[in-house]
Amino acid sequence: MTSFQKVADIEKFRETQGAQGVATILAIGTANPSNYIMQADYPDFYFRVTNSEHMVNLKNKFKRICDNTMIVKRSMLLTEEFLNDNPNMCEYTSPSFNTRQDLLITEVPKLGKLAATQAIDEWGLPTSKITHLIFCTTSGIDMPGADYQLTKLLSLSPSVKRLMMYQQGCSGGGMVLRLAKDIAENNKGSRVLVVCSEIMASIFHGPSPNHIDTLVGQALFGDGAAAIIVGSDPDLAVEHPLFEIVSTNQTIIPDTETAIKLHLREDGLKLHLDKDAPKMISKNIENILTQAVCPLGLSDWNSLFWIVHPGGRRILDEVELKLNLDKQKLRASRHVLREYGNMTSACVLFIINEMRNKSLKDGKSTTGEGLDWGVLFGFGPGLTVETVVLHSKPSTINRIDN
Ligand SMILES: CC(C)(COP(=O)(O)OP(=O)(O)OC[C@H]1O[C@@H](n2cnc3c(N)ncnc32)[C@H](O)[C@@H]1OP(=O)(O)O)[C@@H](O)C(=O)NCCC(=O)NCCSC(=O)/C=C/c1ccc(O)cc1
Repeated sequence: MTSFQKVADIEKFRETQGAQGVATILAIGTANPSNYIMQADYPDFYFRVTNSEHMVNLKNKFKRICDNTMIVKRSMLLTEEFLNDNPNMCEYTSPSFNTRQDLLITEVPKLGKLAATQAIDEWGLPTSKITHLIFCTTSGIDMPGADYQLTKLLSLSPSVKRLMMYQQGCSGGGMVLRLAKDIAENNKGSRVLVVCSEIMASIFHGPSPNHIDTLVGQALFGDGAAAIIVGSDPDLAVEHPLFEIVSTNQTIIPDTETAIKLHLREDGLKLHLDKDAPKMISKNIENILTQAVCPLGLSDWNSLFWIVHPGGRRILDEVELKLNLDKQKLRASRHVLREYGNMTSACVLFIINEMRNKSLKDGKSTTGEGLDWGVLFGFGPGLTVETVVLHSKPSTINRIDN
């Protein structure tokens, strides 16, 4: 055989490997720990459990921050009893890495399993059909990782192709869609289970008057997991497409390296947050948006449906203002922030779920609030922006209400 024939054979083989159609979200599941706290009660809880009641001015400031978040309720695996038993987690800085790890290594995959099981139930096919697993978390780190543990918990094939994404922060939810699209479109017949599972025990710290950014984090973060199944060329007899993942982009906003930083230390994950992070995002958002949607001939921002990572209320406000979005455009993003807080990578998947559920409930013709085209933004350390263009599908009742 000549070397020319060899190359020709490989190319022919390559042609048989890829899928024909665009990657599509086929099912969604979500889960939260049953323990939750109302935001209105959180300042009392937080200053009591961290033995910080004497910091009266700081508590008043924390109340103001909590009031301004627009969050009503957050799920939290951490209970008062657990924190009382582990006072090292309640200081601003005290070695507590082992305590956090011991909790997260078991609980992050377990919470992920709840969301994944719901997505698999909706999808309706056996787990043996799952060919790839992407697991994303910023909560803890281990080897073998949370992807391995979930494979065992769900009894997936030992040959499922796994991708473990640790420490991606809030842009992780956009990133997993980008990776799932590449896998689904390049591997004919593949079905990718994507799981984002976040538990904020990694980042819980007592208050410090010198670190207000950490205090802001304590007012924002909540626990949650979301799972989706992605594949190309759906079998329409059994599978029910929800959104097509049309295109994806990732970019770093120039000169913003110090805006959001998280460092994993012996006292847990420490957050450094610039007060101007929302402004840095809004200043650059139109340019990033234009690059993502103009190739598709889209230029009216209010003709799109919107899924924006709710890092904090101010981020949503600034994006809405900068792009002149109608008030209802960020409804689903605000709903998830209000009901769950900032669940890091899981947030945007919760918003997709909220959007398709509400669209069906309101009798809209498509999963995207009756519109055809939409955009999803994830924001994370870097500042890194993940942009995903989505195409909605007809609303159907062939799914489980999450
Ligand atoms: C809801 C907020 C927190 C407060 O609302 P506001 O309308 O801005 O209210 P104020 O301007 O009155 O702010 C209340 C107080 O908080 C102060 N503040 C306000 N942000 C600041 C500040 N970053 N520094 C230091 N003082 C401040 C602000 O100065 C003010 O102080 P004071 O005048 O004395 O009452 C709002 O500022 C807001 O949404 N900020 C955006 C937060 C944000 O950038 N979030 C995205 C990053 S979070 C993230 O990436 C998380 C990653 C993560 C990864 C892994 C995990 O496990 C968990 C998490």
